[in-house]
Amino acid sequence: MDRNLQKSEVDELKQDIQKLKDELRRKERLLFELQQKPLENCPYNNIFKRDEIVRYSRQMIMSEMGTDGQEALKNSNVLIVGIGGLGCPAALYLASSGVGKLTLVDYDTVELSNIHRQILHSEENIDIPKVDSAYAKLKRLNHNIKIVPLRQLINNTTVERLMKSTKYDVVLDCTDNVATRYLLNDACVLNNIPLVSGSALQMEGQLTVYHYMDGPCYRCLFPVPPPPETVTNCGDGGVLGPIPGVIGTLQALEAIKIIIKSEGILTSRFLIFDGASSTFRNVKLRKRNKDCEVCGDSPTILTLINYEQFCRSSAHDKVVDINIVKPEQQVDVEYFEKCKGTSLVIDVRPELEFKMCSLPSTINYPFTKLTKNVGGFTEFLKNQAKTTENVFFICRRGNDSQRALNYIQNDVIDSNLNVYNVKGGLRDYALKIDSNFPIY
Ligand SMILES: Nc1ncnc2c1ncn2[C@@H]1O[C@H](COP(=O)(O)OP(=O)(O)OP(=O)(O)O)[C@@H](O)[C@H]1O
Repeated sequence: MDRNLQKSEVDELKQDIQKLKDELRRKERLLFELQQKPLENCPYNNIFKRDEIVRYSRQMIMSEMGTDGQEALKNSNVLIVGIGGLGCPAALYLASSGVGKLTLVDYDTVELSNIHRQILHSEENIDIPKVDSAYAKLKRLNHNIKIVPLRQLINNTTVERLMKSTKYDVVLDCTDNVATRYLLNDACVLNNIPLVSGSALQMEGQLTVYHYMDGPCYRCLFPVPPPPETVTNCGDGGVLGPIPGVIGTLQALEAIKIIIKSEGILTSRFLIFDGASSTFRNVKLRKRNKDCEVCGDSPTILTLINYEQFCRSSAHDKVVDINIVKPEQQVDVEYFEKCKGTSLVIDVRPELEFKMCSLPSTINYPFTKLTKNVGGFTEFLKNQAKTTENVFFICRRGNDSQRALNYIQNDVIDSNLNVYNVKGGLRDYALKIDSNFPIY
């Protein structure tokens, strides 16, 4: 190659490669399906094939399941949104129990930091779409069922398309963000489908079934979204792998119970699992709220709304920090790299994260500690900065460091200190300056 490629040419080539990879995976799936031996009819049963009777025998001989329950599973349609920590175990148990058609939706690809809990994905799947990795594993587990992997973001358009094309018996919300929770809730209420909702963070997990019989929906319990700054996901707060394992497994259990019309469905109740003390608690929930905007007696939400905006414009949203960081105080990682040797660098991540990996010659002053004693921090800063005028604040993605600057801005205004926020934080540093720094 005797010339430098333009960025647009590189992008085009990348897109072509992606298309070829997608096509290859589609063909591999097709080949796999064609290579499977069709099930042989059983002369002793006209609903199930011989292999199905053997495969499901341990659950079919239970009075709770029986042949009627197994047949209901065989004819059922289940949608799982999110093939991460919760979706993986849920999909495993639903596929192995003989759900007839399992639709898997996720837009993301597998990352190394996923696989400690997202048990359908393994090392060789890194960078491939989660739905493809899940499809391959589940098909090997049970090739008799239909699995539809959809690599897409669930939004108003995609969810409507999905629900128009198929009548789902149950939907599993295995995602990790509030906007998608409201979207799936409203879509399920509008299409009259029960929703099994799970969540897991750190050592705790929660589970309930929304919109089942006369039970509440998510909106009945949470008419207003929580303030965005109070919502933590696994990426920020961490999670122990078995916690989503337990909750995802219980989501599969509730879905099976709904399909086979069992007693004891987890509606109007919240199950809280505390992994630290190994205890389960049941919290009674109120019934459906008759004034609920979507499932109440006179609903005002009759079609899907703008969920991102709804979650941003919640009542609490108005208390977010006012940004007083000046544009010239926002610097990129390249500038930071040039100056860091002669400057003071304050890493505001929690102590544990700093201990996990940190840039040499940086000082750790966690953001939470700073907000509790701003005065004490500015004293510390002025003492530390006796030999330099430039102070860089850095964190994982550049958010807490910017908020730290906001906190101390007025206190350092009279000093001769120049304070900067490193945009994109250590993540950008790893991507643009030194790939040896772990992205987590
Ligand atoms: N609107 C959506 N449409 C499709 N998939 C979604 C949507 N929202 C979230 N998800 C998926 O839900 C899954 C949630 O998984 P999980 O909570 O284990 O976290 P993660 O996003 O994979 O990882 P981490 O938080 O560690 O980066 C993710 O795979 C994510 O891509």
